[in-house]
Amino acid sequence: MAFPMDNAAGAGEDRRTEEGSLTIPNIKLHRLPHLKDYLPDLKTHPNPLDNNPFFHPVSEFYITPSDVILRHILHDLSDIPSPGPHPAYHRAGPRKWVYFDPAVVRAAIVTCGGLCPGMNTVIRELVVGLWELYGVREIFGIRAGYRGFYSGQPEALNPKIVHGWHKMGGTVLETSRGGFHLDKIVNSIQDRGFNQIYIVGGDGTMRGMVEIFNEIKRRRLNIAVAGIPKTVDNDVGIIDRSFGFQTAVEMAQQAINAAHTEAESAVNGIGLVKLMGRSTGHIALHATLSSRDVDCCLIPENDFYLEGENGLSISSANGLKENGHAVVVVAEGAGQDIIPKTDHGSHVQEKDESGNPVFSDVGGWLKSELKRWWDRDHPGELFTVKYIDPTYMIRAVPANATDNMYCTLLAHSAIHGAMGGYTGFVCGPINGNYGYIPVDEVARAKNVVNTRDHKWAWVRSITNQPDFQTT
Ligand SMILES: Nc1ncnc2c1ncn2[C@@H]1O[C@H](COP(=O)(O)OP(=O)(O)O)[C@@H](O)[C@H]1O
Ligand SMILES: O=P(O)(O)OC[C@H]1O[C@](O)(COP(=O)(O)O)[C@@H](O)[C@@H]1O
Ligand SMILES: [Mg+2]
Repeated sequence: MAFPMDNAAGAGEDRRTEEGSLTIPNIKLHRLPHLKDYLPDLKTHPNPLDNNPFFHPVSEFYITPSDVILRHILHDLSDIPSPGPHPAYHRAGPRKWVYFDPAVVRAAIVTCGGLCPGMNTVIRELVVGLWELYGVREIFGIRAGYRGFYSGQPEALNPKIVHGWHKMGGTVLETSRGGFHLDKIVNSIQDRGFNQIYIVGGDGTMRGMVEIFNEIKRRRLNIAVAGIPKTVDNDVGIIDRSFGFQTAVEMAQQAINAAHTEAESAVNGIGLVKLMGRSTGHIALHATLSSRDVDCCLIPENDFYLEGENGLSISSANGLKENGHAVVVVAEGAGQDIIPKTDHGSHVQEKDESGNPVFSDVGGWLKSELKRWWDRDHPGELFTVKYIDPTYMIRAVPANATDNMYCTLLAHSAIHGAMGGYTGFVCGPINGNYGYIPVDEVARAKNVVNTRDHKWAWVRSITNQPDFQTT
């Protein structure tokens, strides 16, 4: 099972055996940063799980550097030789030898960016996992995001304190945007003697984590930095999906159901629901597919327009004609280019404290545009648009059972990785298996809706909406 730790492409060519099976030796293992890269004299210790009464480590229990996950598991057998190299990542899980003596671990946990169902579960499971699995006793919560490293007092955490946190939405540690001052953050980490940093956050947070990791490496500090990807929008790439996403989609159903009922109960009624999704439409898409009451789903990845043969108004009119009502779901980042910005023509894009664009309310604008269109084309006829904006309701809830389990596995993966001396990594499921991904890759990777694949075609087939490609 020997497998080189660094980027390695197998020498053999991909080939099909006589039985017709495909061997894929051409694997490129994404190199994971490790503390011993710059601290070669670090000592190892037997994993405390060896003596944990709840575990009976058998030989396969521990994950070795040769255990990998292939990023792409779909291959075309007729494609010979199969193009390579095939990217692979280290599997997450406990290592036989760890690089920290649990007695000297001082762990810090921080949550950054917008809320997402399950943040409290991740914190809880980091605390309980460090405590119970490895016997770590010094665990601290950093208050209110990155700024909390230098502007507040860390809060000591233990399993008793975090006991019921998984039942609560939000983050008890609080979160914030902005406030990223690299030197202040790393100085404070150093001054307070933290040696394991667990960072829970989205794409912006991961970009910040890259800088923190690089600075810690530059200073040659014995500090492991682990990331846990958080994004209700599901916009982080490489991983299968982000925690809390399924909970948010489930919550969105309530808004769509209400919009449907309102629309159905009116004469020429349109139910309009705005869902989160700054630059990706995953929530809108999944909520649409699971609801089946939606007649049009608008997402940032697919431009749309109102008027003309294939415009939204005609599509809505068709829904009204056929069913007497229509339901439109719009992701908050959709249509930003066609919403008039100011009365004076010029416009400076508003930004939040992290530099993310602050959008115009596409739902409010659509509501007035649909009304204007109806009054113009159907004067005197009854019409109503009921606009529901459940924005924060779908993310400010506790995680559902599936997401709660998922959060636990993420937290445990992060702990095992940090204890094993890995650093600058993010953990997450890749094709159903938990792996470690270098944080700079995650910070670069995006997950947008592919409007050319089957899923988007499926949306169009159940909504019967236009593709908005022709006017
Ligand atoms: N390019 C960046 N470099 C350093 N820090 C960043 C960067 N982008 C965002 N951050 C910081 O990461 C934190 C969270 O970012 P934000 O975009 O608000 O949320 P999210 O991580 O959920 O996407 C904020 O404190 C922000 O200042
Ligand atoms: O009002 P806030 O808290 O800044 O959050 C709004 C944004 O947060 C999100 O829910 C998630 O954003 P992040 O993942 O970047 O934190 C977006 O969908 C939304 O645009
Ligand atoms: Mg973000």
